[in-house]
Amino acid sequence: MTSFDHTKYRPFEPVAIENRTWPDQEITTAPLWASVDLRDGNQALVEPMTVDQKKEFFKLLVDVGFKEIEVGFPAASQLDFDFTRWLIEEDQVPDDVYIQVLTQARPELIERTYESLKGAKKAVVHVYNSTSKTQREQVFRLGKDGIKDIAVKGAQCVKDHAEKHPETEWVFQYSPESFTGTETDFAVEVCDAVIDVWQPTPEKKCIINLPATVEVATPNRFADQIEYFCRKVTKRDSIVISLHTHNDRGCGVAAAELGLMAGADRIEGTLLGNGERTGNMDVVTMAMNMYSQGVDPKLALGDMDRIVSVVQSCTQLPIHPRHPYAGELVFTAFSGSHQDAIKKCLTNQTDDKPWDVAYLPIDPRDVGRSYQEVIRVNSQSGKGGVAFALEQEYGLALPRWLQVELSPIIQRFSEEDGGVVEAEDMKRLFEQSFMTGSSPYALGNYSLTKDERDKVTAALNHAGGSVNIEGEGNGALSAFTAALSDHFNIRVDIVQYQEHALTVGSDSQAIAYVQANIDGERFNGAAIDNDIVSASIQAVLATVNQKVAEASQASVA
Ligand SMILES: CC(=O)SCCNC(=O)CCNC(=O)[C@H](O)C(C)(C)COP(=O)(O)OP(=O)(O)OC[C@H]1O[C@@H](n2cnc3c(N)ncnc32)[C@H](O)[C@@H]1OP(=O)(O)O
Ligand SMILES: CC(C)C(=O)C(=O)O
Repeated sequence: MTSFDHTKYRPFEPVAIENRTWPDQEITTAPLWASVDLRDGNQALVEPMTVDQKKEFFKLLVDVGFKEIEVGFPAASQLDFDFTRWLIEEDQVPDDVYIQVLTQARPELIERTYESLKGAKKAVVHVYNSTSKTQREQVFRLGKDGIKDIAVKGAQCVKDHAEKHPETEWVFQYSPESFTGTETDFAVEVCDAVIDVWQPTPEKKCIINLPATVEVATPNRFADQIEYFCRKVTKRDSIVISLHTHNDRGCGVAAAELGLMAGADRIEGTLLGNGERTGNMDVVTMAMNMYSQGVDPKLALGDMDRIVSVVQSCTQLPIHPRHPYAGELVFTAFSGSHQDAIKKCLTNQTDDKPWDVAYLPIDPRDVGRSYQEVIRVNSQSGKGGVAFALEQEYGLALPRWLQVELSPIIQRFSEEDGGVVEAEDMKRLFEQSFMTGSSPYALGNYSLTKDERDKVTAALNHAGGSVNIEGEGNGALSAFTAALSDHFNIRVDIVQYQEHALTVGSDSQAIAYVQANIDGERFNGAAIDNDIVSASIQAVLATVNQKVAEASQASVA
C-alpha cells in the first residue's frame, strides 16, 4: 500500500484576474439548460441504457422542458446511432427542441455523426478535443499549435458537412475538453480559432462550452476562469458561453452557479447528477436552488417522484435518500425541536404569504410531496411531531397539555420498538391511554335538567349490570363530575378542558379532552361522540375509569 501522502499533489494554479465582478452578481434568470443525461450520464453507466430506456428518458427530458438534449455519441456506438435515427425518422423531437450529439474532432467520426443526423430539423453538433497541459503532453504528445490545429480542422469539418445539409437548422458547439486543466489564455486562443472558422453572428451564435471535465479547485477559482474567459474571448456577443461541470470535489452545482454569475449563459448537466466518476452537475439541484430563491428555473420539476423513478430505472443507480430536493428523507424531520418549529411555522403559513417555514427551504407540496411525510416520529422526536402526525392523519388537534402527556408514551414505544412510530400506532397508544371512557364503567342513558343549577342523572354500565348516579353543578360537566365524585367517593376537579369538531373521517363528530385532578393525582381523558356534551362527560368518565382501574390494581397487589 502506498502511503497517504498529500505532498505528492500540487495546488491548482489560479488564473490571474483583476477586479473580478462575479462575487457581486446574483442569479435572477434561468440559464439555457442542456441535458447530457443520454450522453455523459450514459457513458458513465455500468450498463449503458438500452434504446427503450433512452426513449423513456428522452420523453422525460422533453416533459421537464429541456430545449437542448444531447442524445448520444452516434459515431461511437451503433445504439446511439440507431437511437438518433429513431428520433428523427419517427418524428419524436418537438419542433422547439434541438437534439445535440457529441463527436471527437476527427473527420471520419464527424462524417458518421452527420449521417446520424440526416433529416433532423434542428441539431447541435458538439465537437471537442482536450486542450489541457496533461493531455497535450501525455495523451496527444503535441504542442499547443498541434492541439489548436485539431480543433480548427474539426471545426472546419463540422462546418463543411453542415453546408451540405442546409435543410437542417445547425448550431455548432465546441468544447476545449479539460478546460479547468488548461491555461485559460490558451483555452481562449483555441476557442478564438474555432470561432474564426465558424464566424458566428449575434443572430446565429455558436456555443463555446467550458467543461470542468475534472473539478480541480474551489468554485471561486472556476468562476475566475469563466469571467476571465468571457472578458478575453472574441465575438462575445456572437457566442453562447456554456458550462459543463463535474462533481469531483462535491461542488459541481456551486461551480456552475458561480460560473453563471461570472458570465455564462448556458448550463449542461444531468437530472440528479449521474455522470462520470462523482457525476455531472445536477440540474435538479441547481434549478431548485433558483426556485427556492423565487427565480423561475424554466424547468418543470413538480413531479419529482416521476423524475426519480425514471432516472433510477434507466441508470440502474439508486438515489440517495438525502439527495437535495429529491431524496425520500429530505423533507422529513425526526428531531423534536425541528418538528416543533416546523409544526408552528406550518400553522402560520398560508397560501397568500411568502414561504417561511423553519427547516424547509421549499414547500414539499411543490415537488409532489405531502406534509404527512414532513414529520416522522422516532425516539428523537418530541411532542410537536406526535401532535403534527395525529392532526394530519386523523384531525386530532391535541391540546398542548395532552401533547405533553402523550409524548413520553410514544417515546417509550419507539425505544422498545426501535424505530419510526407510524401514525396508526400513535393513535392506538392515544386511545389506549386516554380514551378509557368505556371500561370498567361505560356511560348508559343519561338526562340533564336545567334549573337554577344543572342536574344530571346517569346510568353507568359495569360488569353486566348498571348503577345510577346523580349530581348537580353549574353546567353539565360539573354536574356529572359531582355525580362521579359522590358515587366513587373521590374528589374530581377538572383542570383542563378542550373540544373541537372532527373534520377527518367524520363531519358530524366532536372530541373532548379533559385533564382532571382526582384525589391529588392528574389523569387525562378523551372521548368522541356525535354530541359534544356526551363527548365531554365521557372524557371525564375516562379519567375516573383510570383512577378506578389504578385503585383496583393497587388493591390486587
Ligand atoms: C470528457 C468526455 O466525456 S469526452 C467523451 C468521451 N466519451 C467517449 O469516449 C465515449 C465514446 N467513445 C468511443 O467509443 C471511442 O473513443 C471512439 C469510438 C469514439 C473512438 O475510438 P478509437 O478510434 O478507438 O479512439 P480513442 O477514443 O481510443 O482515441 C484514439 C485516438 O483519437 C485521439 N483523440 C481522442 N479524442 C480526440 C478528440 N476529441 N479529437 C481528436 N482526436 C481525438 C486520441 O489521441 C487517439 O489518437 P492516437 O490513436 O493517434 O493515439
Ligand atoms: C465533452 C465534454 C464537454 C465533456 O463531457 C467533459 O468535459 O466532461
